[in-house]
Amino acid sequence: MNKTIPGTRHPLHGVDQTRRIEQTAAQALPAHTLMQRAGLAVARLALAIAPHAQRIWIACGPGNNGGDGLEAAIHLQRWGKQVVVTWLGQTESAPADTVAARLRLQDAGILVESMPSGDFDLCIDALLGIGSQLREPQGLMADWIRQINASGAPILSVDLPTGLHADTGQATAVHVQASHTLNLLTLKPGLFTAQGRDAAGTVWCDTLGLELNVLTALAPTAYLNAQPIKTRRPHASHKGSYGDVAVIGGAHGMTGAALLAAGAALYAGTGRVFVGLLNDQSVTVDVRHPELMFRPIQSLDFSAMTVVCGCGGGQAVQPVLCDVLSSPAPVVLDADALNVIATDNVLQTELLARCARQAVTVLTPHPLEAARLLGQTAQQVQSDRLTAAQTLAQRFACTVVLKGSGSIIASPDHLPVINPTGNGRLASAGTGDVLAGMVGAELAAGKTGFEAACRAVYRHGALADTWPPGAPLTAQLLVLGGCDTACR
Ligand SMILES: NC(=O)C1=CN([C@@H]2O[C@H](COP(=O)(O)OP(=O)(O)OC[C@H]3O[C@@H](n4cnc5c(N)ncnc54)[C@H](OP(=O)(O)O)[C@@H]3O)[C@@H](O)[C@H]2O)[C@@H](O)CC1
Ligand SMILES: [K+]
Repeated sequence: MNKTIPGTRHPLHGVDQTRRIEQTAAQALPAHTLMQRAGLAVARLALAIAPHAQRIWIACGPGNNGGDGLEAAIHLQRWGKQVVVTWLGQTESAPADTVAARLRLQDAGILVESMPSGDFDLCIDALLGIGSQLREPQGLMADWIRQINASGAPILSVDLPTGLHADTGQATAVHVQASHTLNLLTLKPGLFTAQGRDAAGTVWCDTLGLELNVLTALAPTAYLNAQPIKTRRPHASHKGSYGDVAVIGGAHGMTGAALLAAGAALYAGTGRVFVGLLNDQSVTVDVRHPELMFRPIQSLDFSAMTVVCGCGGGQAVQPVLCDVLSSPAPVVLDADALNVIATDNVLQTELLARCARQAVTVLTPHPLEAARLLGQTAQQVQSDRLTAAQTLAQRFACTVVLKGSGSIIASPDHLPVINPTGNGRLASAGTGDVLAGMVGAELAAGKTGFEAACRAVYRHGALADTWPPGAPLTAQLLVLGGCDTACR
């Protein structure tokens, strides 16, 4: 059993692949073996996270997730714990593995209680796993979820926090808020995006003794984003070695957005950073960042630089977009550039044509911007973030960063990646502009669109994760903090 190691490119498998892996594995093993191993793994982790727990409530659901809980109870009782088992299943209708577990529980002399009573030192949530449907839990199931969450005890969820969907990270309104989740066989994507990160707590995985070839026979659904490798800057290098970035944005009243993106590109190591403001160009210097060079947009040579376009662009960005999209420059399109493209078929055609010219493009939408581009609602995007990001990447033949909890990086040529870094402290104005600038810096340094997006998104989130607790985190501070990670 392993804790997921931050920064490792773990493969993630959705429900379909997990079931196929399970079938292959089960065929090669004596009946009920996988569930028995799952129960043992749950019991072991329970002991590890709450070694002194005496009273343990194991809430078991009607399917095989519940069966895992019944198996775990047998071990925990054997190890001297007082187990309180509640079960929503029925012997007549439960799956075969679970019926076998129920009989073994009976043989071990453990009674199934109708209701949990008293206080607990640990709650084990074995109500629903990968068979969970996104219908709102009712009756006892809902009551027990609420009781588990209100118990004040550590909560160990078996395979998934009950109510969370394994593929999408969407959760029912009533769902378990686990302190630990033990994934069985495979890591599930839903734990790392949308509501998954808040519901799952610390994520563990036990592959139930399966051989690597069984686990790797199927391509995963996605990967977790890996920590980028730092690249050393040779002594014999100069500013030209790290490229030029031009930030186009900062319409009236939104100059700060362009400056944040430009500052982020600068601190992330770009050789030279230009700023083309869409307002009246009254700003000619940023005294905090005198390295930035302000230029009229029409004087910028897009063929020789990376362009970050749209940060605070308003509608004023529209006339510039055609030139940006028709240029061979690697381009990052953010915020208002995306909003304008969403309503302009000509620009959409230009955007799509870039791929045929092998011009690199990275889109960095938040869910609402992605929804506008897809002709959907933000809620639809959030209900399946992986699919939304992949659809967008296919539609415009480019790399997409769908921002939000567990940002998704998708491209037509790669399996999608879910980013594990970042936290709620990034939910403030301007942090998206900073990310766009960081992606631009990676492109200017010669990375592909997908690599640039993966590297920048990881670093952007990692900055927030390592931010001193209690210290304010604003977009501007994030730009300055970026200098710590800019050694490449
Ligand atoms: N895969 C593996 O390799 C291994 C899997 N193992 C374990 O098996 C788990 C998967 O088991 P599973 O397929 O029986 O599904 P599970 O999550 O128990 O739920 C199904 C039941 O719940 C019900 N139900 C669904 N949604 C509901 C809702 N919202 N509210 C209320 N009820 C709802 C549903 O009813 P239905 O929708 O059919 O009416 C059905 O009765 C997996 O997560 C892992 O823990 C390990 O033992 C070994 C290796
Ligand atoms: K569960």
